[in-house]
Amino acid sequence: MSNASSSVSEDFTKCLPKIELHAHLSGSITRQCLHEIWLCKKAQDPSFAVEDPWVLMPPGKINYGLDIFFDVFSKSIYNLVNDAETILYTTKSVLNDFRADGVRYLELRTTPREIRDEYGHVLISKDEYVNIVLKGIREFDHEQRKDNKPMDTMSIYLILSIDRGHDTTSSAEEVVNIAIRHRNNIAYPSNPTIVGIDLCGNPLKGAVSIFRSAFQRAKEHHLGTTIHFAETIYSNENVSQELETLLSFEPDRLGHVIHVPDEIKEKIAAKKIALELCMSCNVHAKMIHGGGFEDHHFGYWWKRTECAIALCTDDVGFFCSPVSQEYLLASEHFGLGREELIALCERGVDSIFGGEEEKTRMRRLLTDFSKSNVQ
Ligand SMILES: CNc1ncnc2c1ncn2[C@@H]1O[C@H](COP(=O)(O)O)[C@@H](O)[C@H]1O
Repeated sequence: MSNASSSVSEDFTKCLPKIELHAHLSGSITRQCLHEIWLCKKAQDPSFAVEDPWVLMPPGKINYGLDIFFDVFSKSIYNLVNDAETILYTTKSVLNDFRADGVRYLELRTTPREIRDEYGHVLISKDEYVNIVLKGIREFDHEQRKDNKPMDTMSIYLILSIDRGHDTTSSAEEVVNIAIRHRNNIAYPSNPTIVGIDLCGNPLKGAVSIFRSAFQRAKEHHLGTTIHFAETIYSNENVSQELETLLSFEPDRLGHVIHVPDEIKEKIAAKKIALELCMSCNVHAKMIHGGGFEDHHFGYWWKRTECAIALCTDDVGFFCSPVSQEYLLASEHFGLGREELIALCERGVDSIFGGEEEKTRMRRLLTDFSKSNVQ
């Protein structure tokens, strides 16, 4: 451990006012929270047939390969988080966890999900799903502001995800339309809560070119755009071709950026596209070459490019590493000291979708923090 990184403690990274830009709502729910929901549903209805989420997500397990990872959502989480009350409850629980970890600016993302009963009748439409999540954000925000401690307040925005494994051209356009319709239905009168569109889902599935029109429309309506990029070396299209297609959507940010051919790395670096990097997720899901934290491509992008980098959790419910821990890992494995961690965070602020006021607020929080925490 270098001298610089030895002065970085858990306490320091927890108190550091952090941004989180890449967190999937359903994947951020703790397994404790999911288990409690299961207990509650089982107590209300002993014939409730859904399996305890601890079977697929036992306490302590963090090694989810992508082959099983996506199934856990459909086999477990989505069978539990499938009514308005539970969506509301889990949204607030996730927000509470991020705030308690010292996140002061959050862009949470979720895929608008239609929920049907066993006969196929729609219980909650995609639009209603988004409404419930927004209600959770509003109620949480109202509660946190009662504390009247602006320094401890977490600004919250929402990104809507398009799922490459399930969405079609028209359902992806519908996601963008939902974002446009809802963006003024919000907790912050002067700022839209829905600030962006994401492309996520199983990287082995879907031909990404079908989403061009959705991203074009999102840009026309001044929504930020971010894309899960080069998560795997396997693809049903030629990899470079797929990555070129995704870059041609002109995304503002890219998530993961793991298996990137050199010529595409150069393009990303030249355009200084902002990056959302998820170290624990990539290591525990065995998505990177080598396999240890020191092999993570954070080192490459941080040392060799001027891209803004946000350290993110992706799915803290699976990988159990909060944002503060991601900063600690960057310090431990790449030798970043206090000033460098603050600078990293400051650079990430340039890429947020929440607007100039939010950037100014985060920069002020970081400057104040720096004054009292760096000699
Ligand atoms: C390696 N990490 C990842 N790569 C790609 N897509 C991911 C992901 N982690 C999560 N998702 C996407 O987000 C959904 C869960 O949250 P929401 O139901 O939207 O809140 C998953 O179903 C998956 O499509």
